[in-house]
Amino acid sequence: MTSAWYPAQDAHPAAEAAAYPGSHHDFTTAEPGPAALRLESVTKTYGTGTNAVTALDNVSVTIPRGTFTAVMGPSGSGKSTFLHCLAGLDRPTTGRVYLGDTELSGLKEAALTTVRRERIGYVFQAYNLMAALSVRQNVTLVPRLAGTRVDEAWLREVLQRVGMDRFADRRPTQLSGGQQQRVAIARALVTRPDAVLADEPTGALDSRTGKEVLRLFRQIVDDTGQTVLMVTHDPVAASYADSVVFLADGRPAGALHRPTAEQIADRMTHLGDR
Ligand SMILES: Nc1ncnc2c1ncn2[C@@H]1O[C@H](COP(=O)(O)OP(=O)(O)OP(=O)(O)O)[C@@H](O)[C@H]1O
Repeated sequence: MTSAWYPAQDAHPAAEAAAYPGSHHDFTTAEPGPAALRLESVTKTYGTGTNAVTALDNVSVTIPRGTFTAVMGPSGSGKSTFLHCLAGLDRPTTGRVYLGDTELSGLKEAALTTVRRERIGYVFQAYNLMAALSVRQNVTLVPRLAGTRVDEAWLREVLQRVGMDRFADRRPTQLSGGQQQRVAIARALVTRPDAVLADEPTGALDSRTGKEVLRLFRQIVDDTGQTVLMVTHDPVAASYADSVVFLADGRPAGALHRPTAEQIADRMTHLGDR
């Protein structure tokens, strides 16, 4: 792909890899490596005629494997649409979406469902756990529905990784919000997905518990090479990521590499200025 790299406009010493969109709104979030996720010239339009809204406008973005990326932007800038297109939950109007080498935008519905179930992990603001099921049953639900056996040793390892192994037999209602989100993360990891996509995963948590969840994402990326992409409104949450991609009016509006929360907040404040 044609990526445009420019020095940071703002004098952010730690943000040396800031990149700005080229003529086709292209940029990558880090030095080129194998791509985990890729949008290629993606436009997403909702509605038709005078009611049409362009949520994504010719966006090309590459998310390298083994990285933690945050997506930020003002309300309505296209963050959820961006995540939903990458997640195969929404189809682009034009352009292509890749998970590794698989073009999601070219798959029929049944094949896309299989990819979503087996190769992508989802974490949402509302944990979406089944109240009637134990932690263990929640974490293994998706593979069980697909008729796949979950290896006991792997299940134990995943629960240990998120710090929930002692709670395997509890119900979600017997857990705190942070613990429930850890279970949701275990559920996302248990299929060994190519990428974990998280939409406001700390939005319902207090700041201390939210930080625990963010540290967990950081550890998962650092220790296992998992790829995590997270939409957030919170500059502190985004500062746990390797790179922060900014969106404004459905277009990429730069990226910061390893920024501080202050640098992210500052960029958010000035997003409309460029
Ligand atoms: N299903 C839909 N039908 C019509 N318009 C939509 C739909 N989904 C999103 N939009 C519009 O597309 C634009 C981008 O929405 P999107 O939800 O992706 O933004 P966002 O950055 O995630 O916003 P927020 O931070 O408020 O959640 C908005 O103008 C929104 O109103």
